[in-house]
This record gives sequence, structure tokens and C-alpha cells, in this order.
Amino acid sequence: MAASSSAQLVGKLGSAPSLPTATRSLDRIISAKLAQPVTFVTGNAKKLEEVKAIIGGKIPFKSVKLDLPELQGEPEEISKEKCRIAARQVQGPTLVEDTCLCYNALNGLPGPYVKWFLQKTGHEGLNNLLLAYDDKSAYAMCIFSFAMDADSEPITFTGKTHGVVVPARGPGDFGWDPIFQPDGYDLTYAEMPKEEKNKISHRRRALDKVREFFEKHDL
Ligand SMILES: O=c1[nH]cnc2c1ncn2[C@@H]1O[C@H](COP(=O)(O)OP(=O)(O)O)[C@@H](O)[C@H]1O
Ligand SMILES: [Mg+2]
Repeated sequence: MAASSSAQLVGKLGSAPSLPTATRSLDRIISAKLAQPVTFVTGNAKKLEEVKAIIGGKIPFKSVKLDLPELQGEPEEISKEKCRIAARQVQGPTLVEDTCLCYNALNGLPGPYVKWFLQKTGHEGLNNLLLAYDDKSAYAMCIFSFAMDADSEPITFTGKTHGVVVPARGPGDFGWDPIFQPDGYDLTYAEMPKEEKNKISHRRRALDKVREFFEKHDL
């Protein structure tokens, strides 16, 4: 979807012969950049769905399905390292993201390791981790990393949404969505209409920053 909309955009820009010269030359620069869209690398179909819904058509990107190895460490470094590995394969502008669910009572854990906790212990296990604490507050965090190519240092864009961890409610088709209830809502991410989640989510907030960066640098 995004790939085809960027192709349409390139097509549109390329067929504007009646524009003033200054605009035309700017168009040429933009067209040249759009000719090589950003490759969003992810092995997670649900993430891709949301990224498309949030920035599809706004940033020219295509996607490649690839499960990348993840370093252990601080969330920002994990995302950056994912990006370095991905950029070597893409050989061009590369975007990746890593997502964390961070419990305040546990100083940010499970954080980047939530994937393995979810896989091994499910929603119930993720709730049980907080049994010993009154504080059920948490934040969802998404860190996108972007690199122009394999030789450039990735830049990161972080988005956070604060909320509480609750017993699972709602459809279970995306990760820990059923156990995360964002502040100001009576609904978990899973119970909210997709469009609503995409307006306030950690992913949306991070992607707003990615988009600002692309706009600022005329990419
Ligand atoms: O927006 C979200 N809602 C619920 N679960 C999510 C969301 N984003 C990522 N996850 C889940 O959080 C875990 C950590 O994500 P990570 O970024 O390492 O996933 P990936 O390796 O599948 O790309 C995974 O289990 C993923 O499915
Ligand atoms: Mg991860």
C-alpha cells in the first residue's frame, strides 16, 4: 500500500511540466529522493499494519519482512543496532523499530524483553509480575531508528504512552494490547478501535517525530 502510494507520488511529481522553474527543480530533487524509498524492516505484520495506517502516503516507504537479531541492553541501543544490521542488508535508507512495555514498579522492565515474557508466560504472567506491587503503572515505548545507509549512524525517535497494566480485555491479535490501558481511557489498547489507538499510541508518537524529521530535511 505504502510502496504503491509512493510510486504514485513519484509519478505525480514527474508529470508536472507546467510548474515554474524553481518548483520544477525542487520537484526533481524530491523525485530523486522518492525514487529510493525508505525500507521499513520488520518481521512483525501487526507493526507494519499500524505503520502503514499512520504514515502510509506521508513518507515514501516500502517494507521488507525480516526478523532481525536483537542485542541485549538499553532500548535505544537495541533499536540502533537492529538498524545497523538491517541497513547492511538494505543498502539504502533503512527504518526499523523496537517496542518496549516498561513497568514503573520494575524500573522499566520487562522493557525490550517483553516479547519473551509474553511468549513464555502470556498476559497472565505479565500481570503476575506486578502482584507484589501496588503500582500498576507502565508506559509503552516505541523507538524507531533511521539510517541513510549502512555507513551512517542511526538516528532514533522515541514515542511513549503512559497507562496501567490490567487483566486482559479485548481481542488478542496483537501482543500485549489486551493488558495495556492508556491513561484517560477505560479501554485497553485491544478494546479501542484501531484508529483510536493509532491517534494516541507510542508508535504514533514516535512516527510523528520521524515525519517531522523527514519534513525538516526535505527527504
Ligand atoms: O503496539 C503494540 N501493542 C502490543 N504489543 C506490541 C506492540 N508493539 C509490539 N508489541 C509486542 O511487543 C513485543 C516486543 O516487540 P519487538 O519490537 O521486539 O517485536 P518484534 O521483534 O516482533 O518486531 C513483541 O511481542 C511484539 O509483538
Ligand atoms: Mg524487541
